[in-house]
Amino acid sequence: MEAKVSQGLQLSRWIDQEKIAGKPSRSLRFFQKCGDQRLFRIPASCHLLTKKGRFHRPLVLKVSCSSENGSASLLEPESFLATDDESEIIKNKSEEIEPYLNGRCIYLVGMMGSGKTTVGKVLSEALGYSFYDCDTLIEEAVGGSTVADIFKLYGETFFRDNETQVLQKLSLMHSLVVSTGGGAVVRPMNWRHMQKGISVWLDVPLEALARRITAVGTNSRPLLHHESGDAYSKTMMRLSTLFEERGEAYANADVRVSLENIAAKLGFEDVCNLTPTVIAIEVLSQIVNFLKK
Ligand SMILES: Nc1ncnc2c1ncn2[C@@H]1O[C@H](COP(=O)(O)OP(=O)(O)OP(=O)(O)O)[C@@H](O)[C@H]1O
Ligand SMILES: O=C(O)C1=C[C@@H](O)[C@@H](O)[C@H](O)C1
Repeated sequence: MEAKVSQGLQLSRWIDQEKIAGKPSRSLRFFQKCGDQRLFRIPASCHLLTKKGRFHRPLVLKVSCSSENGSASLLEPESFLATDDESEIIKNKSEEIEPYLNGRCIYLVGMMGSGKTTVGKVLSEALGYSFYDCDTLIEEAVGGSTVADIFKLYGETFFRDNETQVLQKLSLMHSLVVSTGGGAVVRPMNWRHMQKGISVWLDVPLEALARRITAVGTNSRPLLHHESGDAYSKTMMRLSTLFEERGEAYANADVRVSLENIAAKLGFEDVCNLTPTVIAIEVLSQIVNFLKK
């Protein structure tokens, strides 16, 4: 099954913290038996605590469908939109970081599907930076072929050479957020280019990556692509192998943003409840801490 059930409900009401005070996990749970006898768990996003006080998040109900293969769980696109509170916080964080960052580029590194593109766009907008996706630049450099075709027609080494060239060009520029390819971290030369700016590792649990990637399919990701078999398990297996090879390389980044840590801090059980804006806010906070050292 290439794409699994993923369904979301966005309720336009706000949770008041007092109404859930005393709930140990700060999350609401609803259980419901479905027609096909699978249990759907619906977590509810609640409030976030900040130095300035607390702010409320809209109640986002998301249906995750559990099955023997893991559970499909993606935020609906409308859940990617920032709330007013999130927008204010990211604006304040961006203003705080500006003098420290001083136009230095931000390079997002991480496994395929870790959200480098999605979070990168939010960051670039908040900072007034330009956004570049290395994969897209490589595709353009190779005359519009897709990453999958470049791998098929010319091989991985050709792709990696182009990736290094693209990073080299980007390293001469300022005020960019760059979403790097998942494998850019394996070449030491690429790090030399990225060291001109700040590198940030988006560390996302493999099972969450497998769920995201399974939901959209593996056609555009040649290193994960498979023709047959259970999509989730195959993707999970390949991601695990890649991560064993690359885990240490990702850890070279200046800053590590762990979605598990953010979820634990905010009282969410599932990292899939974290919106790109919440993740981007954490990225900025961690960069400020790094630059203030
Ligand atoms: N915070 C999030 N919550 C849920 N889904 C997300 C989140 N961020 C990204 N996604 C989804 O995960 C998938 C991969 O995201 P994205 O393309 O941003 O990752 P990437 O790191 O740039 O991937 P790649 O390196 O493979 O290009 C997309 O379908 C995107 O919508
Ligand atoms: O993890 C990887 O090696 C890759 C990730 C993608 O972003 C692309 O750069 C390409 O599919 C290779």
